[in-house]
Amino acid sequence: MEAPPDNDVLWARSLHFSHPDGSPGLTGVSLEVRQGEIFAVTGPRGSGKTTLLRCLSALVPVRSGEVWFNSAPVHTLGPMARERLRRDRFGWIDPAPVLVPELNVWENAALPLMLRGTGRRRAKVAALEWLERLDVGDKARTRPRDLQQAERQRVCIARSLASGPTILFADEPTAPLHRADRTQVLRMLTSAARSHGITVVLATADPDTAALADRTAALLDGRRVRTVHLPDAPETEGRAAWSLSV
Ligand SMILES: Nc1ncnc2c1ncn2[C@@H]1O[C@H](COP(=O)(O)OP(=O)(O)OP(=O)(O)O)[C@@H](O)[C@H]1O
Repeated sequence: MEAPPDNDVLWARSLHFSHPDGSPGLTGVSLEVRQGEIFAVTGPRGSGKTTLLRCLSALVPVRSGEVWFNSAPVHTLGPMARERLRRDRFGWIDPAPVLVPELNVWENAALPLMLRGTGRRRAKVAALEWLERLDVGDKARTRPRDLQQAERQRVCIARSLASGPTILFADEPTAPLHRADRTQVLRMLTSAARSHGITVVLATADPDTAALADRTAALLDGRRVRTVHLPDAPETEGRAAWSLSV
């Protein structure tokens, strides 16, 4: 087992993954993500983007293949070590906002830092800074149930950045936002990541989102393909609207 090159923060070789019902999720996917870049995983619905992000971020173990984070062989780690890695080094944004209903907005945004042992006061300062940048600073004392869906997602994005992850995995992060908000929030996310040296691995079926990335990897049916041509209009989404070259 040989460690990947130094400038790759994430390195995956021949990943195979099967879903619990036995259906194939990934078939022989390899990729390299460089330190500090915005890397987009693209492909139509059901192509395996979420599954790939889950494997790369150590949320689920791969059936075979290798995933390296810097010089750590993630594919050899047990459940506890994978959980620690995710808590300490990785951030995650889901397509739908998930917040703790009993906590207010700033407490939600500060939670990953506090779970890592950061004091409440410092965690609050970091959370408030990112909430301001995401234009939800005025909601800091509000409970999630009193926010609009788009505001909840902004809180989730602030939470993911406040903890200063080495890699931020973002699965369709602007899906719940209004179309007009998407570009602004995405630009904010990518420029914040760049200015803080955070590597972003982004799953998206949206060509405008993919265009913000430094590099992309295209998936189809759980395999890497050379290119997929993303549909221009949302109503054309789906397998029929895609063309590919393998
Ligand atoms: N837990 C599961 N059990 C069985 N099949 C699953 C499971 N999760 C996902 N799949 C299937 O695996 C394939 C890939 O799903 P995945 O969510 O990774 O794709 P995706 O590209 O992220 O799609 P989307 O854009 O719709 O989220 C799909 O056909 C999906 O139905």
